[in-house]
Amino acid sequence: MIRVHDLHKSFKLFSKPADRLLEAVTGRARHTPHHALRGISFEVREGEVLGVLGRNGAGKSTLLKLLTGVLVPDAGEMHIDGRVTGLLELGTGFNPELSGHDNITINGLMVGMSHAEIESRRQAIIEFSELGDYIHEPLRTYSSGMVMRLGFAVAIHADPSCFLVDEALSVGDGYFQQKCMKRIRQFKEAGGSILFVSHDLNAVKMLCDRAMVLESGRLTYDGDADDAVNYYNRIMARQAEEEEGRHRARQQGVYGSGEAEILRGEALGERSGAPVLGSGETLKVSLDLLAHQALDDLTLGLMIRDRYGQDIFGVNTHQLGQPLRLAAGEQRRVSLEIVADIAPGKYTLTLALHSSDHHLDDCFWWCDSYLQFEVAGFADLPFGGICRLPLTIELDPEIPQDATRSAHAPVIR
Ligand SMILES: Nc1ncnc2c1ncn2[C@@H]1O[C@H](COP(=O)(O)OP(=O)(O)OP(=O)(O)O)[C@@H](O)[C@H]1O
Repeated sequence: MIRVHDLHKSFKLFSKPADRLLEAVTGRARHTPHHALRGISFEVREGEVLGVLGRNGAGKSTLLKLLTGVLVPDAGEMHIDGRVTGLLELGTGFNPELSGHDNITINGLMVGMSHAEIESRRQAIIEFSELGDYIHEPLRTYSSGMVMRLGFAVAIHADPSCFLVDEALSVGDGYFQQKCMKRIRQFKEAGGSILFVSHDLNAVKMLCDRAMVLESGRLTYDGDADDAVNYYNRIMARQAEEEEGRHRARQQGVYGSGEAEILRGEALGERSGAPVLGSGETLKVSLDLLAHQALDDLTLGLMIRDRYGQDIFGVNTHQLGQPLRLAAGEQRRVSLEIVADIAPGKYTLTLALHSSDHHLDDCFWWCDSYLQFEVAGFADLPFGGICRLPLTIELDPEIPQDATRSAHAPVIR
């Protein structure tokens, strides 16, 4: 159980290093305070995973450092039952000159283990980290993934009641990340509390019971993980719009002969109302088209691509038997609904306006990655692979005794 009430933390920012010294000597303030956390209150119950979302600099790592005692709060209360350990910023609590073996001792003591506890768990830590003979080499020779392996192994073997996971987990390779996630789930099932800081929205949806959103050091959302992800995405979308100017951003990569164009568009989940939706949820795409001259045979085409640029699904109105017809100067809204039965991940939507079935004769307008959306978690039953194919499964009535062995079944002698 973690209970945090009205937590504040600020840092002193000095415009030049000498000001720090001058302030210490003269006692006159020469810094400007930077409020990293402002009045944060929340609880994490036993067996609960709380996700923490926020943009870079929102205060997530500061919060975790306060909980582990790496930093001291300016004000507020923290109540933690039992030991807190976790995977913080890479290398926290390690000495690069010492071997992995000796760093287990240092790090173990730092997270509150006794010498006896460290000795009894050392072998298990080494085995979990899978560092082999590297355990006797100095830490400075390790890759970031190897440091992360050791950090995670010590933290999870320290018998914590609360486990904190920062982005550091993401430097591990896929295999080790999965191994860590499995261990985290076991920890949760055994009643442990977890704070999970991640920019991986899918992981937050899959793992967390609840999530909170930090904005410039303030807690602006605390609730259901799916809703928190949607809220966070709306903030991100708003900020992206303000910072870049949506229109300008979209015009990049546009080409075509210009007889027609897409003026505006959005792709939102039917339930989420945001460009993040669960797999199986309907993606509603709405596009405003403008024809600069009369077009009798206008085709709207789309292609969904995954983050590797792989084509996932493409179709056009001609193939669907619904060619469009627009008068000169006419503006029309086209709405599409696609059941997003595709795997969790980030996708782009490339759009085109052309004539007939393809864009090779007349391409009026084309924009790569005009819209983006993310599939996070499953709105329905989960599946593996890149997409869900329609499938039915039926259990036949009992098979007669003499037909139970197939003609192709291997004969075991
Ligand atoms: N030691 C420090 N001295 C001065 N400012 C700091 C210090 N540590 C953090 N900050 C500032 O406090 C704010 C919160 O930082 P923090 O690292 O907690 O953000 P974050 O949400 O974890 O970001 P990210 O997603 O980039 O890891 C930032 O503005 C950061 O620059």
